[in-house]
Amino acid sequence: MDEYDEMYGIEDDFEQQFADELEVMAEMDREHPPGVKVSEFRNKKQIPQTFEEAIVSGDVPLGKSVNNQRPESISPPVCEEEESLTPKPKKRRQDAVKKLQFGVENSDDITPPSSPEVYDRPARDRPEFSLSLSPDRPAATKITTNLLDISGLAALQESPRQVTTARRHAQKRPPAIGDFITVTDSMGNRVYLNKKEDEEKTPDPRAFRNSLNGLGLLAVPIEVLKEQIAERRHRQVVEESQRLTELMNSGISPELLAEEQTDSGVDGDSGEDEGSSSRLWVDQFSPQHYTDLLSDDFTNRCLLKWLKLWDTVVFGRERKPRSAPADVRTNFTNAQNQNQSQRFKTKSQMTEEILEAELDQYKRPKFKVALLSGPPGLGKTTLAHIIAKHAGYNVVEINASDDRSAELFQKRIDTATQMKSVLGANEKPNCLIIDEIDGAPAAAINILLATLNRKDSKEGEESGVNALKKKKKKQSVLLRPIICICNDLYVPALRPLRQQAFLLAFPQTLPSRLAQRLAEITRRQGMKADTGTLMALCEKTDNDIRSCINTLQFLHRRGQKHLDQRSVNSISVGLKDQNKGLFSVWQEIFQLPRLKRKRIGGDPFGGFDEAGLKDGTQRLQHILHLVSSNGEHEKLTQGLYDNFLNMKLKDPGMLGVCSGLDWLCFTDLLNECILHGQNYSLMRYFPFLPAAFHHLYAANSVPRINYPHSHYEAFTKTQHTKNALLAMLNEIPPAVQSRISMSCLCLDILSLLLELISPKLRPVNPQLYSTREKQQLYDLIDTMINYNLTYRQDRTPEGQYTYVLEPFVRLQSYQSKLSESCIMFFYDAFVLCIQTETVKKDQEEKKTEVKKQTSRNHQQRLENIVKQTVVESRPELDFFGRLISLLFAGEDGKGGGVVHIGKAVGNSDVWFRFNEGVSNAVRRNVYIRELL
Ligand SMILES: Nc1ncnc2c1ncn2[C@@H]1O[C@H](COP(=O)(O)OP(=O)(O)OP(=O)(O)O)[C@@H](O)[C@H]1O
Repeated sequence: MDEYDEMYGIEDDFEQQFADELEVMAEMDREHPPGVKVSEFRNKKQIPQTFEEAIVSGDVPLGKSVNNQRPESISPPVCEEEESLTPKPKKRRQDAVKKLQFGVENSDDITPPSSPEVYDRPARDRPEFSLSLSPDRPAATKITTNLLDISGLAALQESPRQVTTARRHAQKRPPAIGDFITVTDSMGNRVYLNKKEDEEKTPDPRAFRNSLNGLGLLAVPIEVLKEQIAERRHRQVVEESQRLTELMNSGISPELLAEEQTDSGVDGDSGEDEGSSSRLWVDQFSPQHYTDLLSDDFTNRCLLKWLKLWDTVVFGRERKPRSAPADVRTNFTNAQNQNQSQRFKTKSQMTEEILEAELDQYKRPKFKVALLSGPPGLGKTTLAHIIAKHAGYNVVEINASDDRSAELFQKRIDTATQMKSVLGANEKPNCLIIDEIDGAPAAAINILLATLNRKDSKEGEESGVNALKKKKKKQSVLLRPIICICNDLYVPALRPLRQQAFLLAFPQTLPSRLAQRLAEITRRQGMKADTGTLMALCEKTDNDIRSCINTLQFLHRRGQKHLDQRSVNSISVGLKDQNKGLFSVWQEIFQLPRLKRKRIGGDPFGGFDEAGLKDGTQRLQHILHLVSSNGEHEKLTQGLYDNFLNMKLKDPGMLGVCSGLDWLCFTDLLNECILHGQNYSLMRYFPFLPAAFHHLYAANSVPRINYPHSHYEAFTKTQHTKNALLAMLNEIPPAVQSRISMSCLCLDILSLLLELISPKLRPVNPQLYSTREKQQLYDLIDTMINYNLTYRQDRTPEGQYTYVLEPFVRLQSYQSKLSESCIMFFYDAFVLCIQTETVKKDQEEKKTEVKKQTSRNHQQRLENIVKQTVVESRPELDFFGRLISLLFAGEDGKGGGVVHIGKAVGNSDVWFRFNEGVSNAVRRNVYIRELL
C-alpha cells in the first residue's frame, strides 16, 4: 500500500491486477537507477526522428513506423544500445535536427538541405505544432505545427517543469477519485492522467450538438439559414416577375423594359437596396388595405355590398333581413307623392335598389357580374383586388385582351369559378377578375354570358333531356362572383353584357385626396414638393394615379429632389394614357379653356405680357396633341363639319365660315392625295384642321355637340340613287341606252325629263283634247316608255291610293316636282287613250311599234294595268232593264245616229258616269230634262 492509499485508507487489489506491468517497471528501474535524469533517459530511449517521422509519429508507434515506412530516412542510433536496436546513421540524425531548426542558423553545418521542396516552403505553409522530443535541446527539437496533438503527450513533454507537472498528473496507477485517461507509450508504458474539470472555462462543444450531430456553434442552425436565404431569393424572383408582368401589361415599351431589367438586376446579383430603388413606386406604394384606396367611398361601398350578396351561396352565411329604408317606412300621406318619388330616382338610389334586390333561386344576386368602367389609371383593378380580398376571396385575375381565343377564355373562366386552391393560405373561394374586357372579342363575351346564364343540370334531368347530352354538358351553375373591368363601356361587343351586369362607373379621383397621397409618397422618398405643385401634377395627368406616381419617380431618378410647378409644367411625361373620347375632343375644340386661378406658389415665370401669346401657342399645342392621340381623324372632321355652323359666332361677314370651309376643302384634298398616292406621310397635317377650327370657332360657352350623321346619310342616299339610276338605265331600250351614259343621264337628262313629261294639258277629258294636245299626249307616252318611266299605284299610310312615278320615286329629289293631281290626271288620260276606239289607226300602229321596242317586262306590266282598268262594254239598260239608245246629233247636223253610251264617249257633248254607292256630302236634285 503506498502513500496514497495510506492517506485515504484505501485498500485495493491493484498489486495483483497490474502485476505484469509492475514487474516490467521494476526491471526498468533497475536498468536505470533513480539518479539518472528523466531527460537523459528519454534521450537514450527516444529514437531520433526526421520531420516527416515526427509528424507520422502522432498516430503510429515510433519505432515501427520508422522501420516499416521510411527505411531510407532511418536515423543512426545515438548510443550503442540503440544502434543494435534501430540502426540509424548519426548523420541523418543531425540532418533531422537541422531540419527541425527552422530559421536557426547553424554555422557549423554547411550541408545543403537534401530536399529543398520540403525546407523551402514558405513559413505560412509550414506546419505548426509543439512536440518536445528532447528537453535538452529545445531549440533544435521544437517544431511548430498546426496539427492537433491528439495523443496528449505534447503536454507532458513541453519542458522539464512541465514534465514534472505532467508527472504529477500522470500516475502509474489509476487515480481513485475523478476521471482519468489511460496513456500507453510506444514502449508499452502505461500512465494514468487525471482529468481536470474545466468545463466552466471552455464549454464542451458537444453540449451544442444538435439533432443532426453538428456542432451548434451558430445561434441559428445552418439548415434554417439556408432555407431562409432560399426563401428570400424565391420571394425576390416572384416579386420581380410580377413587376415585369405589370410593366408589360401597362404597355411600357420593350426598350424601357430591358433598361428596367438591367437596372433592377433581375439576375439577383444586385443588392436589396438596389432592388428597392429600381422598383416602381406604383408597386411599392400600391394600396394594401381598403382604407388605402383613393377611389370615392360610394363606389367602394357599392362594389363591396354587391360582393357581400354572394356570401349566402359562397360562404353559406344567411343574409341579414334589412330594415326598410326610412323613406319607405314613413307612411306617405298620398299616393301621388309616392309615385313621384318612384318616377324620379337618382342614379345612386337605383344602384342601392339593385343591391337591395332579392336573391335568385340559387341564392345568388340578380346581377352575376359587376362591370367597373372608367378612364385608365384610377385604380379600378386595385379596388377590385382589395375588395375581393377584404370580402374573403382568393383573387384570380385574367386579362381578356391577352386570352383572346374563345376556348382559352372558357377554360380560364371554368377553372377560376369551379375549382378551388387546395394549397396553403389560398384555401379560399375564388373571385374572378376579368381585366380589359373591352378588348375581348364578341365570342369571348358570349362565352361569359353563357356561363352567367347556365342553369343547373338537375333541371335538365327533370325536363327529360337525354343522358348523352347531359354527359356532354357537365357544367354547373355559376357560384362565384365575377368582376369585369373596362375603360370603354360602349364597345359594341360589350352591349349584351351591359344588360346583365351591375354597372359601376368609376368617377375621377378627387385631386385633393390624390395630392395628399402623392405628398406622402414624396415625403417617404425624400422629395420635396408643395401641395400646389402636386395639385398641378394631378391636373396635368387628369388625376391619373399611375401617371402621377410614375412622373414623380421619373423626376426622382433624374436627381430632382425638389419639385416645383415649373418642372411639372415643362415635363412631357405622364401624358401617355391620355386618350379622350370624340365628344370630349370636339368639346375642347369648340370651347375655350377655362381661366385658371393662379395658385399660390404658382409659376412665377408665366408673366402677364407673355400670357396671351403663350396661351395661344399652348392651346394650339394642346389641340394638336389631343387630336393626334385620338387618331380618329375622319370621324373628328365629320363632327367638326356637322357642328361648326351651330356655334355661336360673331361673324357678320361670314369670313370665319368661309375660312372653315376652305380648311375642310384642304383636308378633303389632302385625304384624296393620301389615298390616291398612298403618301401617308401627309397624314401629319390632319391635326391642323381641328387646331384651325379651335381658333376660328372656340367660345366660352359650353357647346352643344351632335354626333355627325350627315356624312352617313349622304353616303347612303348616294348609294340608293346610284342603284336606282343603274336600274333605270338597264331597262331603257338599247337603242336609247347606247346614247346615254350614267353621268349624261344624271346631269343632262333627268333634270329636264320631268319638264319633258309635264306637257301643259288642260285638265279636261282627253276626249275633248284638240289634235295637238292629243299628239302631245302620245309623245309623252312615247317618252315614258323609252325612258322606262311608269306610274305605280301606292297606298299611303293613311289608306289613300296615290300614283308614284317610277323610278323617279326613288330619285326623291325629283319626285316632289310632280303634284299628285297631275299624276292622276296623266294616269287617267293614259288609260283612256288606250281604251278609246276613236284613236286613228296609224297612231295605233305607231303605238304598237313603240311597244314592240320596249322590253317585254314593261309591256307585260302595261298590259296588266290596262286589263285592270278597262271597263267591260255592256249594253246600256234603262231603269226597267230595257235596252236604251240615245240619239245624238252628229257634228255634221245629220243627227239620228244611235250609239250606245259606252261607245259614244268622245263623240257626244254630254256624258255621264254612274258611280255606285251613295254620298250625303253634296246633294242636288237633277232632273233628266235638265240633262237633255
Ligand atoms: N391608393 C393608391 N395609392 C397608391 N397607388 C395606387 C393607389 N391606387 C392605385 N394605385 C396604383 O396605380 C396604378 C394603377 O392602378 P390600377 O391598375 O388599379 O388602375 P386601373 O384603373 O385598373 O387602370 P387600367 O384601366 O389601366 O387597368 C397601380 O399600379 C396601383 O398600384
